[in-house]
Amino acid sequence: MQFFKVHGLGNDFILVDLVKQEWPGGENLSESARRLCHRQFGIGADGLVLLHPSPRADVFMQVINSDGSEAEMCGNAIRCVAKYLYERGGIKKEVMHIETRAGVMVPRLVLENGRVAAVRVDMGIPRLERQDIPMIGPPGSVIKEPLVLEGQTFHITAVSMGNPHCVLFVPDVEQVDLYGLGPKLEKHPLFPRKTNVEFVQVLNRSEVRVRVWERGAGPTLACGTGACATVVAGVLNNYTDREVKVHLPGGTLLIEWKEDNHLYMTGPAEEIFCGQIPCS
Ligand SMILES: N[C@H](CCC[C@H](N)C(=O)O)C(=O)O
Repeated sequence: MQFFKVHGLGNDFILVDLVKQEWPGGENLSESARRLCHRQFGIGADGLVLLHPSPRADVFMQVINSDGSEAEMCGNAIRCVAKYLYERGGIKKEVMHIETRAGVMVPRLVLENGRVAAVRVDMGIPRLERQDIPMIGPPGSVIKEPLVLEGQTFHITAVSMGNPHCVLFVPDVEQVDLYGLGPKLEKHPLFPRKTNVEFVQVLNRSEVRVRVWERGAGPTLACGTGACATVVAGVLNNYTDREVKVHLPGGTLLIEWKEDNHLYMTGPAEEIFCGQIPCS
C-alpha cells in the first residue's frame, strides 16, 4: 500500500490515500498507527492521516495520533492533504473542502509556478464553553482559570478548535518543564477527552513563541490547531491582537482571528518521500 511522508513545520505524518486503495484488513487503525508511527520500528511520524471518499466534501481526512488515539482535526496535516490533493490527487482546485470530525475545513492554496508554496486554511470557529472543550466544571468559558498541579498553581485558558487545547502563558517557554508538565496536563482529570497543551511566551501584541505537548503525540515541532487556540487565548486575555505570528520550534504560522469569528491559518506543507507499506 502506497504512503506519502509529509510535514507541516516538522509536525510529520504518514499520509495514505484510501480513495485510491483499500486499507488491508487484519489490524485495527490504532495498532497500525502505533506501529507505523514508531520512530525506530516503523516509518516514524506524529500521526497517521487517512483520506476517505466524502459525500459532502472533496475528501474526508481521518487523523490518528502516534499513540493510536483519533483526533478530530489537525491543522498541519490539512495543509499537507490540500497540497497532496492538488499535486497528486487530481483535484486541481485552489479552494478545497476537506471534511474532518471537527467539520468541513476550507484550505486555499498559494501557488508558485504550479506548485503549492503555502496553504491558507479557514479553520472554523473556536469553541469556548467549558462543555465544548470538553472540560469538567460549571458552565461558562475558561479564561485564566487557576489549576493546581503538584502544589503549583497554573492559570489556564481552554479553547477547542474541534480538538481540546489548554493554553498557559509563561515568561519564558525555554524554562518550561515540557516533559514534566505536558503529560500531567494532557491527562488531567478536568479534561475527560484529554487535551493538547500550549505554553506561550508573548513577545509583543503580534508575535508569540509556543512550545507544544500534543494529546496522543507528546512534544511536536508545531501544532496548527494549537496555534489557533493560542491566538484566541491571547486575545481573550488581552495579550495579543487578532493577527499573530506564532513561532513554534519547527517554524512560524500566521494566524488571523477575523471578524467572522473564523480562525485562518497560513503556513507551508512539504512532501518528503513516498513508499510502500507491505500488506501483511
Ligand atoms: N494531537 C492532536 C491532533 C493533531 C493536532 C496538531 N498536530 C495540529 O497540527 O493541529 C489531538 O489529539 O488533538
